[in-house]
Amino acid sequence: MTAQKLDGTATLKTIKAELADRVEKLKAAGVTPGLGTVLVGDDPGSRWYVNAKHKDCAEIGIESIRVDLPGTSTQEEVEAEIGRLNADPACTGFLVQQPTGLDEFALLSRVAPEKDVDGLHPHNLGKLVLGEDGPLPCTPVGCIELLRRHGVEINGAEVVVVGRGLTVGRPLGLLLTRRSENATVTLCHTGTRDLAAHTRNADIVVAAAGVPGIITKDMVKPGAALLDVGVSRVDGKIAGDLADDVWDVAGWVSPNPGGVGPMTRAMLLSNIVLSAEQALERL
Ligand SMILES: Nc1nc2c(c(=O)[nH]1)N[C@@H](CN(C=O)c1ccc(C(=O)N[C@@H](CCC(=O)O)C(=O)O)cc1)CN2
Repeated sequence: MTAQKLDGTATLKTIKAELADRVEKLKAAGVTPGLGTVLVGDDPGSRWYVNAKHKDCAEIGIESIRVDLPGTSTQEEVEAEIGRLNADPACTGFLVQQPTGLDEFALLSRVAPEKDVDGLHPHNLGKLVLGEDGPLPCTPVGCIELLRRHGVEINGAEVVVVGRGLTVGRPLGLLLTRRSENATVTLCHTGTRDLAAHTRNADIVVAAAGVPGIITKDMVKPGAALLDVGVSRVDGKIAGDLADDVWDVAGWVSPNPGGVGPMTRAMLLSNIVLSAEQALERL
């Protein structure tokens, strides 16, 4: 058996086309969505992500405000830029590209919650815990959207999430256990004694450990859906958490690259449009 591809690149394209219509309506109503980004330092990966985000925005008519700061920037300097973006009416939503090497919780806390298009502000994470509406973190909601748009059943599924990080594992557990998703979630991490015992029972595995090839064929239930969120660099190339042989057993696999990464960008665009629509309602 060869698994079917959970194609993030194609899904990003579809979502862009859907959002372009909403951007046009916003502009006609007098609000131009504008994405602000704060990039600290010159990490080539982070620069690539920020460039890609602005390119996506340009394609669907969203304006860009770019703040690129040297790696020597202090916490206070970055916080001052965040303050400027909070006050800038042309910037309807913004994010601080991670990692910054600074106190990221403090940086995130400075972002005005209504401009938090990453959905990572403590206020918005609190809303997620409470089940209230708010911007959702892009990678976790991108995983769910990728499954949905490929017809993978989430309702009632046994899901194993590998990794308990704040940007993926933890919020994903919260999202999947909402009534609207209705999955049963096991959150595995470095303290999990027998990872394979959990993954072998799972209908869906989301691997966000950042350990290349940690999920192998023998750990997968036949027909399961596997999402690869891990990003490591091996010999200059992206290496995901899924070993190549999982394609022989699984029913669905998200490739890496080409799976969850583009979905992170799609959900960012969706959050930008939503925050501009909410800004219009407040006018
Ligand atoms: N403020 C944030 N920082 C970071 C986030 C985030 O959601 N918000 N997530 C990651 C990086 N990230 C977005 O910023 C991101 C990761 C991957 C991709 C992507 O499209 N990847 C491509 C391959 C890219 C390559 O060749 O290097 C793919 O998977 O096909 C986009 C965005 C950490 N920081």
